[in-house]
Amino acid sequence: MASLARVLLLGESCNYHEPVRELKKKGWAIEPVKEGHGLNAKESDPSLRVGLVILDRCTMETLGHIEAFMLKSQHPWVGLLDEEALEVAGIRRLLLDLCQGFLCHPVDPPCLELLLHNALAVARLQQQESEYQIRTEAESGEYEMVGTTPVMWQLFKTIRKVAAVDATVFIHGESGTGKELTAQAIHERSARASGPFHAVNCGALPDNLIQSELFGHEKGAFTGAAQRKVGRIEAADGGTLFLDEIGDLPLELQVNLLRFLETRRIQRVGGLEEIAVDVRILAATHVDLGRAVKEGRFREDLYHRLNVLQIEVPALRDHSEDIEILARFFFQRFSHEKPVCLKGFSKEALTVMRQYHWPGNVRELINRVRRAMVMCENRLIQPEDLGIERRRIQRHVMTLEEARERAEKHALIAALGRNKARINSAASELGVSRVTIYRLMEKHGVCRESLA
Ligand SMILES: Nc1ncnc2c1ncn2[C@@H]1O[C@H](COP(=O)(O)OP(=O)(O)OP(=O)(O)O)[C@@H](O)[C@H]1O
Repeated sequence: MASLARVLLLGESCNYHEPVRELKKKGWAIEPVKEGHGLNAKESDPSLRVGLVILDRCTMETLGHIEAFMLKSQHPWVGLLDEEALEVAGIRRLLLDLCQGFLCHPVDPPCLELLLHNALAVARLQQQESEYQIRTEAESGEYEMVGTTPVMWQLFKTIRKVAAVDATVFIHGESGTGKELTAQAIHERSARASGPFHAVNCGALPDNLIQSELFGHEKGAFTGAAQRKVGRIEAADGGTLFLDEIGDLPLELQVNLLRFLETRRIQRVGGLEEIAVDVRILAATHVDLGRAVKEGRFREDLYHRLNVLQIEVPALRDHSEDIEILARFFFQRFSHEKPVCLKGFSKEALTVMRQYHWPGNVRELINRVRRAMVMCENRLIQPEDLGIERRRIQRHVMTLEEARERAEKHALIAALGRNKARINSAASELGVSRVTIYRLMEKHGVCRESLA
């Protein structure tokens, strides 16, 4: 196995001629790095390599070159140096940050070989890890939606099911959980995939603009309407329209939307013509729309019209086992912006991320990872780079009540899933009545159609 291993040798000193000769005898292929040696040709060669760097009598300038070379190469390194070199702060830092191990002169060849074998094992692990990451990305590439937990599988399954039909879907979930991503995924899997996908945030538009934004207007319909404008509903003809924050739609527009859903025709503001539009509506909200109906802020008839199929997108804290894989996914996505020396997350950072409450869900995770990638001055992201105060973590440790609620919901979904959404079977499996199952489904927003 050793005969396949290649060692890049960076630097020169007669102190190490003998141990290097020994390595060659044992079958290691030594490749001295020449002055001005380009890295690019080497990097395109996928064979495994480790690096051996000689740090004796380095000036600050050569140290700078060596460091730059090591940072660009993705290989694990072993350092060789005399005791004196250890007094130089820059060399100590380089050993700590960029080397798997080091030996001081006089070097014992078997020890050196052991360190190189260790570095080779790390190189292999790095290779497997990057293959794994590419695979994970490819697997999740279907919608660029990452998740490996049962709640996320359930979500993917529901997406596939609702994509196969053309009914209106109501997507529920906290802010930043991935509702728009879910809507896109439904569109991409549906028969409308080749048509347009438009998203409108009903909460972000002023009341006086939203009507013309959705329905369009004719030239001269109102002051400032200098041109005819095609609304988003019409623009999505043949495709899908995602109405985010539907709960913020003013009451008078709710009537217009309902009329459109019933007739599949629209009228531009200031227009007389009725235009037939073929568009699938997906709607989302992070507020309790049932309550908004009770309080008279949302029309009940529109609510039922939209609520044909439902999807619940889980909060990040409800699938915390996905946090690490998501964090690595975004790390990879922004890797072109990161400093070369940054390699990933420290154990402590991963622990802190798992314990944090994530009120802003996946969107907050993206922002924190991105921030950490800029702020980090080490090889691995530390908790402080993420800007999560420990104080906030402790305050959000799950209460017993929350843990019970979560376990209850998981057990319910799992039992319904196993029993193809048959209420009787799920009830007898869980040892409760049918009424209890219905009550729990209502309480946790679990919808039967999506589980069948
Ligand atoms: N499971 C996931 N895998 C990968 N990226 C995700 C996932 N969930 C969410 N995201 C990303 O998180 C960000 C927020 O998602 P999205 O905009 O879909 O959330 P939202 O629930 O619609 O938010 P809001 O309620 O604020 O409109 C997006 O960049 C999205 O791509």
